[in-house]
Amino acid sequence: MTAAAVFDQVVKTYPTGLLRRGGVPALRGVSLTVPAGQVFGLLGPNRAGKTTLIKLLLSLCRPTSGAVTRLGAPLADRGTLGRVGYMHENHAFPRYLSASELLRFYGGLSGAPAGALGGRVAALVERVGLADRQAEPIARFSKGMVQRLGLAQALLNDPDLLILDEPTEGLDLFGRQLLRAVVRERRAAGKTVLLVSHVLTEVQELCDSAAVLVAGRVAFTGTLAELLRDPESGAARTLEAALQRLYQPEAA
Ligand SMILES: Nc1ncnc2c1ncn2[C@@H]1O[C@H](COP(=O)(O)OP(=O)(O)OP(=O)(O)O)[C@@H](O)[C@H]1O
Repeated sequence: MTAAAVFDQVVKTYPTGLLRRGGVPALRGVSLTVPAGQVFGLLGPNRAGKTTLIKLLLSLCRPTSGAVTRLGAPLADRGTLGRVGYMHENHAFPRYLSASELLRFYGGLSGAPAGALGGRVAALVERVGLADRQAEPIARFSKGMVQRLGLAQALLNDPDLLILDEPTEGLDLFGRQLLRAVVRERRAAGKTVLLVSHVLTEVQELCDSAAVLVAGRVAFTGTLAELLRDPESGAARTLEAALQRLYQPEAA
């Protein structure tokens, strides 16, 4: 398989109004490919449509028109959802559960065999640095600890496609180092990571390729090296300069 996800002319309009006749256009004909085995950055200013694109990949909504392929199959094939992991910036886990209880619960939901689950949970709490706190209720966790738990939850099924939505929000220096290490491990294992982030150093350090969405359209898609090259002069540019140009083409 060469693509973890393919978006082909995808339009998504959210219906609005009492009779649902109005509509908010979120994606306006998006075509892009997330190559398998890479770290792929999804960038764009607020309201660009990044979350909508992720919701489509997670089968949380359907395209108004166009087609999406997830891990080689159309979205309607729900079987591929079990091979996706998802970590987002604001987890709201049941606060009365302990970290290991929560992971066993989610692991059970994801269909992991009960025999293998204990070992997997133990390895994951160790990997995210929560082994010594795994028996405590989540209510006592700091935001960074909840983020670490969110990462462990997203890795439970050893996903072929890991979606990280602003994953370093709330993480301290060590948490950020951990996240970067995990992303590199996934790539080394041949897995795909889709990273949504506004932290440019992180994007530059981790991503092999990227797409930039602006107002529901693809403003750029290609390798990071291509993104960092000025298309007119061919000279190297910073990621910030590249994005500034793409986000506000009229001001460039
Ligand atoms: N459920 C919804 N109903 C109506 N409009 C929506 C809904 N979800 C998103 N939108 C609109 O769709 C557009 C794209 O939103 P989306 O959340 O996908 O962007 P985003 O790039 O993730 O933004 P941000 O960086 O601010 O999180 C925005 O105009 C937003 O207001």
